[in-house]
Amino acid sequence: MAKTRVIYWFRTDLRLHDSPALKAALDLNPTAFWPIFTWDPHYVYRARGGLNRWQFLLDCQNDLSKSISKLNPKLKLFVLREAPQSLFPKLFKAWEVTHLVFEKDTGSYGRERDQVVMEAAKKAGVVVIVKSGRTLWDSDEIVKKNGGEPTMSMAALRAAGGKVGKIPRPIPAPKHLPDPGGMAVDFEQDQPETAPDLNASRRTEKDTGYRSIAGPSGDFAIETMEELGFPSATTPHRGGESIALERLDKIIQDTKYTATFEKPNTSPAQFDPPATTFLSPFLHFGALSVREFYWRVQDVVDAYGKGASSPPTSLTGQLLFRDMYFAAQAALGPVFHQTANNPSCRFIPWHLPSKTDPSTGIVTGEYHVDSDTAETWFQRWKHGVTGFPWIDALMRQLKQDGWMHHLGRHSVACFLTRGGCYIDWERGAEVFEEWLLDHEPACNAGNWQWLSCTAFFAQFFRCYSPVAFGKKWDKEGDLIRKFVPELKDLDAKYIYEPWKAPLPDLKKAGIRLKGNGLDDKEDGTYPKPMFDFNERRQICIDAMKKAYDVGLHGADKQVLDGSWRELFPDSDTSEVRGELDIDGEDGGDKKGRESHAGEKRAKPKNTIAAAFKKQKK
Ligand SMILES: Cc1cc2nc3c(=O)[nH]c(=O)nc-3n(C[C@H](O)[C@H](O)[C@H](O)COP(=O)(O)OP(=O)(O)OC[C@H]3O[C@@H](n4cnc5c(N)ncnc54)[C@H](O)[C@@H]3O)c2cc1C
Repeated sequence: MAKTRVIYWFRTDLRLHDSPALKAALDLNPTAFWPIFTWDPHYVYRARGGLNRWQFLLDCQNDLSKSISKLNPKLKLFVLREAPQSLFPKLFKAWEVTHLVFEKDTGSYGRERDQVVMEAAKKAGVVVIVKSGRTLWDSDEIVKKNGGEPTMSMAALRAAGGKVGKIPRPIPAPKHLPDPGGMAVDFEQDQPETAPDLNASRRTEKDTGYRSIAGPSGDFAIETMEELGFPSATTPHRGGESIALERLDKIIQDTKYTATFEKPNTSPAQFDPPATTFLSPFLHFGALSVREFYWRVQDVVDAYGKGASSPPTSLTGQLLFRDMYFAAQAALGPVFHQTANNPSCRFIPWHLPSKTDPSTGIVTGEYHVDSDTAETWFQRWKHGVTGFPWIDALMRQLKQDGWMHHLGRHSVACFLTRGGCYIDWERGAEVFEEWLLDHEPACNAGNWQWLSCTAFFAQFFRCYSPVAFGKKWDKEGDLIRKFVPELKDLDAKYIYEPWKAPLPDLKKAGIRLKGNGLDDKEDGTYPKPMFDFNERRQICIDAMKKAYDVGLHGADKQVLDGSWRELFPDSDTSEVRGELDIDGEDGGDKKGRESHAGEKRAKPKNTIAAAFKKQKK
């Protein structure tokens, strides 16, 4: 009988239940079977990841490893510390591999990486089996049925989904796993390029993750936070398939909650337990199958009958949104995560725009500071010291716990972009990328575009008030008291607007309103609001209207060559990106600056600079 020596490559599917790819691997009846995870330097150094998400990933790996060992004590999740692109060609040979099996990844880096690995497999005569499993439908199939176009609405997704076919029912976890073959790694390890290390600021110790392929004890162990040079995480939330399935069971047992769930009626201020399912981080790491989630809910809905909610607000509706963003990403590729070169994303001349690499047209991860005021506002937003307690509580919850309710995300995203600061949505998306436990590139970029009204949604005149919206859900300000402890003793009457509190009330609460919260923070102080919100909202709405009238998108010639500025001639009196300190890489704005060169600039009337001057007085 021919030997079938199979590597099962775990990536974004850290589970045993409902894994079409794992089933395909086991259907080969392997004579040797290795469940492995490659510790990929791309994620370690080139993707922003906060401590909380690293911990969550390690939790998921440890839990999966235990479950694998329960099925076969000779196995665990074997972690190999090298880039998959250089590791696999060596591994194919050393372990005499015949098959490589993995779940399809339609993310931008994932596709590129898998292409390289598949070519190496072809050269080595290794058969590769790839199965879709991360989404309800195969995102590439959705794109095909949508005429090759990105799915920019729920209707488009559902129409395409209908043509692809019924969402598959989940398949059970395997009951046993075959033995592994030999695991010699007596080949040279390719050391990763560690610079630039986007996670350097988080390391308090030396990163020793790549000292040897099989880890410090040579037993292919899962990494630890210490090994990665990271201090402990701050989130109370832990990862793993076992926790995910328990959580789902509990939700499903509450048939009324499951069947009548309506997202707009869940409170963004509720944190213990959250008002929504809190299953997104598990879906992100594949510790929970999205089809398992979908069908368990759908079965409850079908049995519930009258009174059950339906998409888009229902629980299954939320999962459809996830598929919509995945399919949009699958169609557009890397430009889905940016404005530049993205034909579906409106161009708005926000402050703090991304830098782009002229040779690829892809953002570099750095940005231009066209306005010092905007930069200060951005930092104050990021660190939860805007002086608006609702915004600050949400941003601190994100940093500390790694999660925020969907409507909280709405509030802070609207505030940063079209409803307050007029700052590029890509800045906000990067902060979310760093701090969210559930950071999912497709969902993050898609939702930021939705909230900034650059794609998917266009009602830019509807803004979230940083005062009234929070109050509506949480009169007593419990979320603020928990995450902005400086204000915990303030009367509920003033908790959303401490600047309106009389001095005796502030004194009684032990708080002084002072400073900007960033570089001049003193104990017992909290900043005044960084701007007059009503004034800023109007400025932003006017500027959005202008940008909508101009009607450019990210792939338009004027956006790419910089002539867009000519379409915003009154840029001295209305909100528009300032001229950029160009270093040659962004032809567009360089031209913009040149076209203004030598002009005498009018005094700003209601621009960001004017608002800042007013605030300083
Ligand atoms: C600015 C912004 C950024 C976001 N970034 C992310 C992200 O990086 N990763 C992410 O998973 N979600 C993101 N979301 C969507 C949404 O906020 C989260 O999925 C949701 O809050 C997760 O909590 P939950 O699991 O309790 O959701 P539930 O309400 O219980 O929903 C169940 C599941 O449906 C999916 N879902 C729900 N809402 C959305 C949505 N709007 N878009 C896509 N999927 C959705 C999630 O997988 C979620 O776990 C973002 C939303 C906004 C406004």
